[in-house]
Amino acid sequence: MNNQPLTLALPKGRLEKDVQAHLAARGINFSFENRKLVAQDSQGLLRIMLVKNADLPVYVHHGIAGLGICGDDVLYESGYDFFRLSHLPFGSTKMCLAGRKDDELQSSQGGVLRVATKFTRFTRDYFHNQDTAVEMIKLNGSVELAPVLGLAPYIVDLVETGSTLKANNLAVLQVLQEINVHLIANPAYYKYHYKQVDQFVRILEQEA
Ligand SMILES: Nc1ncnc2c1ncn2[C@@H]1O[C@H](COP(=O)(O)OP(=O)(O)OP(=O)(O)O)[C@@H](O)[C@H]1O
Ligand SMILES: O=P(O)(O)OC[C@H]1O[C@H](OP(=O)(O)OP(=O)(O)O)[C@H](O)[C@@H]1O
Repeated sequence: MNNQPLTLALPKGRLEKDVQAHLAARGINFSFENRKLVAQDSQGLLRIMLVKNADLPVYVHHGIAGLGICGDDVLYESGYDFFRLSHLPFGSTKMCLAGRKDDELQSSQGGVLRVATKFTRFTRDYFHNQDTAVEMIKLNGSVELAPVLGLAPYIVDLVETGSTLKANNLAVLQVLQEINVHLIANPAYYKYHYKQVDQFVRILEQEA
């Protein structure tokens, strides 16, 4: 590729190492040195920006990065529209309604389900579509504490292995949606760079 490098936003946190390993297995190597947040790969294919997971859609929406790697959970919460170009083979989870292990799912006396969650847009829309009234308490993490400490009987959260629920005597009451990790693109960026982006997608999807 003789063009300018593609711009890719990469989320800090649990996806970072998986993406780095996935790309390295396909010959694309990079590292962030001395706490730098922008890196270039050794072949000059990518300019990579390391951003906070929840901020990633903001960078791609505004075209600061043309591409990003992100889970459906964060994409949905952002409310922005992107092209989902490729589903990556790691980071899959399930968005679940969970509560105390032996609890039946019950609304309060007013018929309202009280739910603590980080994912307020998803939770509001999901229960709205089910015609279920829901009262949400927004938390930013350690959501499993809510039923344990009595803040709310139910939570909506991501479940991967189920070990956090189990350790807190909680259980999945309903699986609401499968959540996958994708390569996303800003639609306008894709329109102008589709040949180069499609070539990158082919590299991403190669067998290692
Ligand atoms: N066990 C898991 N728990 C949460 N997210 C997971 C899990 N496994 C994979 N993911 C995916 O990885 C993405 C990044 O997760 P990570 O924990 O790094 O972000 P975060 O929870 O937003 O981080 P922060 O701790 O900065 O709030 C999630 O948005 C989700 O799509
Ligand atoms: O099913 P598991 O494999 O146990 O994974 C799910 C847990 O991991 C995530 O939390 P995270 O570790 O990101 O911490 P947080 O509560 O601060 O978001 C998620 O919110 C669950 O708590």
